[in-house]
Formats: sequence, structure tokens, C-alpha cells
Amino acid sequence: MSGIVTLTAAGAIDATYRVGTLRRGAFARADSYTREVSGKGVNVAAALAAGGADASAVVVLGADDVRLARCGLTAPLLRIVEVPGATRVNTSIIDAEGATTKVNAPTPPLSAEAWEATVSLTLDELDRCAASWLVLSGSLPELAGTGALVDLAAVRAGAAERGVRLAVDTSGAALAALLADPVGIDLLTPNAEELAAAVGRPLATFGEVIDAAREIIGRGVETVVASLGGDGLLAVTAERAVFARAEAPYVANTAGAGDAALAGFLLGLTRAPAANASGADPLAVAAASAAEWGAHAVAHASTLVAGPPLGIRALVGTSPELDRPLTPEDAA
Ligand SMILES: Nc1ncnc2c1ncn2[C@@H]1O[C@H](COP(=O)(O)OP(=O)(O)O)[C@@H](O)[C@H]1O
Ligand SMILES: O=P(O)(O)OC[C@H]1O[C@](O)(COP(=O)(O)O)[C@@H](O)[C@@H]1O
Repeated sequence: MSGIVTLTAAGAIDATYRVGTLRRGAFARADSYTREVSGKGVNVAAALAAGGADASAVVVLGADDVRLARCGLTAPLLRIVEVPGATRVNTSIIDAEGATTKVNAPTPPLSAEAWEATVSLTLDELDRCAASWLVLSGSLPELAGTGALVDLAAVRAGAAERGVRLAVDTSGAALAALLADPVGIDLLTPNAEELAAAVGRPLATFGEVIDAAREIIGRGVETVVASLGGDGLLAVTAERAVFARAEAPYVANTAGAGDAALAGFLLGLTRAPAANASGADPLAVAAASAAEWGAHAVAHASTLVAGPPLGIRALVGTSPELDRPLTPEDAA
């Protein structure tokens, strides 16, 4: 199988605290605390590898945390660009009811040398594993001294020259920058909030999510997978919209669900030729796989998933109910 490479220009340490009760403005002592080397592309690659894919993660990390990265379970997947200092820390606080409060730190600016090294390592990695997909994951740092985000043009051109398909999972300024030039993006995986920001209006129903996804598709993106938390997801193309949802065995930590769902979608696509041959619908197969991996991830205490979603089966609908409201925490 050809490989899948992820690029995370803003690597992170995920710090997860479990507390009994979390009250704004009040003291809480954690019952447990974990630190994981993360960043969206690291999590995506970990899930892809757990699903049997040949995956690797190019990630920018602070030198202070490289030893932790080299000792972790994902170490064999990581292609690290080391920059001076510490990696940013993204903090999740999970209370006894299973609700996650998350604060992501800003990423420090990247020097021109570090960004050049990142681009060149990414293109080398595409060649090394004869990649079929490149996944651009997470927020983007500023290029030091410019006030502008790092420029993805060389990475995108390099992927296009090699016939490598492009998946994008990002938010905020990075999503806006990518959507200013969306032609060539094969797969975009926003959550409802990110999709709402991209089209500049609130989204309250499945029908509104599909319309927003089609607006993005009209700008040049091939497929939009809108992830809707506990409501599941909608996989939308110019002609089709497929709904999928899987029941999570329990909700332990929602951080990383989007990354696992993206990995699940790509793993599902790799099964598409076999699905086609057996008369199954490839988009539905990929959407089901995404929902199963997402539900699997929320049942994991850590951001990273270990192993495939055994025993989790998605319900899939090829005619989503357009009037169905999103649950309030997913509506945007
Ligand atoms: N509580 C849940 N129960 C079942 N599936 C879930 C739950 N939360 C998330 N998922 C699955 O994981 C996917 C990604 O989660 P979501 O929270 O939407 O992404 P993100 O982390 O990017 O905001 C969802 O589309 C859904 O399929
Ligand atoms: O680069 P960003 O947007 O700050 O996101 C990084 C964070 O996203 C995560 O990958 C989780 O993302 P999802 O919950 O969307 O899967 C964290 O592990 C990481 O800390």
C-alpha cells in the first residue's frame, strides 16, 4: 500500500487533567494528569498506523520535548523538525461528567530555516513512501518576522507534482488562508464551528451543513466531511451527501476524535476499490469508517488511539434528514 504522510507545522504536547468538578474561577485538584506528544497530524498518523496503513508524521517540536517524543508509542512514525525551546502545550480538563474543557496554546513563530527544513522533509517523505495522500493538519505558525502564516505553496505544489492527494484539517486563520486558494484540496474535514466560520454564517441543521459544504465544494474542494461531534458526520460531494454515526461505548476524552475520524475516512477510502467490486458505496464505506474511528477515539482516555475500532459499527444514511437540528454544542 502506498503511504500517507501528515504535516503538523504546529506540534503540541497534549496535557490532560481529570478533575471531579470544574468551576470557572475556582480551584480544582486533578485526580490524574498525562502528557502526550500530539498535534493533529501525529494523532492522524497514529490512527492510520493502528488501522494498518503505512503512515508517517512530519511534525515541528521544541527541542525540550524531543526526548519525550522519541520515547512515546508514536516514535516510529515521527519525522521531527526540531526548533529551539519548548513545544506549546494544549490543555484538556475533563470533569466527572465527561465534559472536556480545552485550551490550545498559540504556536511560536517559525524561522525561515525551520520552515524550509519542514517543507523539504515533507517532500522527501512523500517520495520515500510513494505517498498517495498528504494530510495538512492543525493550526499554522507565523513565519518569524513577517507577521504572516507560513506559506504552504511549495508543499502543495510538491504534492500536486507527485500526484499526491491533499487532505486538510485546520481552523481559524490557517483555514481561511487555505480556502482562499482551495483548488487542489481533495478532502476537507471541518467541524460545524469551522465550517460555519468558513461560510460566514451559523449552521443549525443537517441541511444547512450540507449547503455550507456544497458552497466550499463549489470553490474547488472535492469532498467535505463535516464532523458533528456526538451527532456523527456528513460526507458531502457535489452530487452526494452521506450521514454516518456510531455509538461510542462511553465518552472518556473527546480530544482527538476529529483526527481519528479523518484517519478512518482515509482508511475507508483504501477499502473503496474492494467496496466497489462488491457493489458497496465507497463514500458510505469511508463515512462509516470515519464515524467508527471517531466513536472509538472518544472512548480512549488519551488523545491518541490504540488499535482499530473493534466492535463499533456505524449506521449510515444516504439521504440525510435535512431538517434535523444539530445538538446545541455542535451547532455553530
Ligand atoms: N460523543 C460521541 N459519540 C459518538 N461519536 C462521536 C462522539 N464525539 C465525536 N464522535 C465522532 O467523532 C467525529 C469527530 O468528532 P468531532 O468532535 O466532531 O471532531 P473535532 O474533534 O474535530 O471537533 C464525529 O464526526 C463523530 O463521528
Ligand atoms: O493545531 P490546533 O488547531 O491547535 O490543534 C491541535 C490539537 O488538536 C488535537 O489534535 C485534537 O484535535 P481533534 O479533537 O479535532 O481531533 C489535539 O490533540 C491537539 O492538541
